[in-house]
Amino acid sequence: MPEGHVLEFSGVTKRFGAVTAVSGLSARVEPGVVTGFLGPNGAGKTTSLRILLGLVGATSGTATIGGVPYAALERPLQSVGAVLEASSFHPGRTAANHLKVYAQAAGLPVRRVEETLGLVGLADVGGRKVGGFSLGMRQRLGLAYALLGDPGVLVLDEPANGLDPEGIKWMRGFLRELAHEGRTVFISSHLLAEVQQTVDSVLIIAQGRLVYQGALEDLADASEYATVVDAPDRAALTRALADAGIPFDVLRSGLTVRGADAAAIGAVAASAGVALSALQRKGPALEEVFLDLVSGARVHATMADAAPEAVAVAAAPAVAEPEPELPPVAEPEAGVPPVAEPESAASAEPAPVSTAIAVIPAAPAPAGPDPDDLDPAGAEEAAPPPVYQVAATGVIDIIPAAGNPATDAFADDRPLDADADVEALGEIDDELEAAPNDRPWETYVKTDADREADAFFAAFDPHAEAGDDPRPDDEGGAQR
Ligand SMILES: Nc1ncnc2c1ncn2[C@@H]1O[C@H](COP(=O)(O)OP(=O)(O)OP(=O)(O)O)[C@@H](O)[C@H]1O
Repeated sequence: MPEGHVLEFSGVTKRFGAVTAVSGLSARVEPGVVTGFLGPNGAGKTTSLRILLGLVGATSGTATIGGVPYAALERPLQSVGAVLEASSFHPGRTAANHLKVYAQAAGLPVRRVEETLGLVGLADVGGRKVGGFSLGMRQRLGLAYALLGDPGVLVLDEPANGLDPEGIKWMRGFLRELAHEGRTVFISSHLLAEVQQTVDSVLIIAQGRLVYQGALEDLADASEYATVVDAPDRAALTRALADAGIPFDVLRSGLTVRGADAAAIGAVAASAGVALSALQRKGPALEEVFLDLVSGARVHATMADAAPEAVAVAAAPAVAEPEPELPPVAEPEAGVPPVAEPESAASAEPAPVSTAIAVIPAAPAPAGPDPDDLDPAGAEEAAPPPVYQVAATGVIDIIPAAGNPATDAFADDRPLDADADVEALGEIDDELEAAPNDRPWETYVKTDADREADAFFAAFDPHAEAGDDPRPDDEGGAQR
């Protein structure tokens, strides 16, 4: 079973020119539980995750996975599965083809493609082009991608976005199961309600600052809660509580008890033989507490040290100044999409990690994937190490490298002749094409994110029209 790792942010600050996206973030994310990373839009969640994943450098502080920065991980895809943007899949490629390319690039066995598609409930549509997928299906595909390397750590940005209630329920159970296996599961959301039943623990940030870290049930102070209890024989109930030394107030609607929870009160009543007519916990809804924390109207007792600053920040929101235009980090290769990560260069702070990341094992020979795990064909190829590029949309893309069969396949979108598995999935695609009543994706209305993704991919794929009609595989042809 893959081992979870502690994720640790230590004093992480990230400034984009005048905007401080993350400010002194220190937090730990433990394995074996699902941890939510909550905050309103613009709070700094994605930036923190990007720093954790080595996609952008921190202005100061460190973020580590199992004690090391992402860039130092020997097998990144087998250690950490991450999805930052579910919509950024090439619309003209099949789900299986996407996964196949990533699997080959990471030296993972091809069987993982079908396995992960099955795990996320996409087994039947693996041969379909992603352009026809609903947002929920894309979320599932993102999860399949994250799971390819069977990693011990999962980092998912807004995984519930676009899922219908059934999908959210499925995702909830799935993520909890992964955590119970001992993995570290870290998911962001701007809605507490969306993840409330999924997460065990939360980090809440507002305007780049941590405003709470801990268990969900400790979000509100215990003192804010009261239990209203009543019984047909109220005199017997008051005697039982008094005998147990539990103080209470008598109201018209019953007795209000503070300082003892409902279970303890119920136990006292039961042992005194008092039948209850009401037993109810009353207090602020978690959503209310969450909103108070992120607006600065409330400071959690555990964050008392940071209180004055946190409140000041909440009261005076930062004004985002336009980021200065920067020269490109590297000359983009022909056909490779430009990387849009407007970083501030005008500082003496450590330079951010380049947006093009070569994921190279630290020690070449022993650091490769397990021989047992390897696709033998892939293992024999003396292919150059995969080079990833971070797209404007947040997805990690593979930069085509001459002679690298994996990246060449991605560039061409040709059927992967060498791979019988993917051809088999291609046949499924044909069957689906022939089933005119089974095409719900044709009614899918693209979101702005979809259109951005389409435009992004179109920049290096002249055949990938932003149109809604997915082309059959064999029309993909050579792209360049
Ligand atoms: N590359 C960038 N250049 C300039 N400013 C940026 C950049 N990335 C993020 N920011 C700014 O940093 C702040 C935090 O953004 P971030 O995307 O991390 O927030 P978030 O909590 O993920 O929000 P959302 O839920 O809307 O994605 C915002 O003010 C944002 O405009």
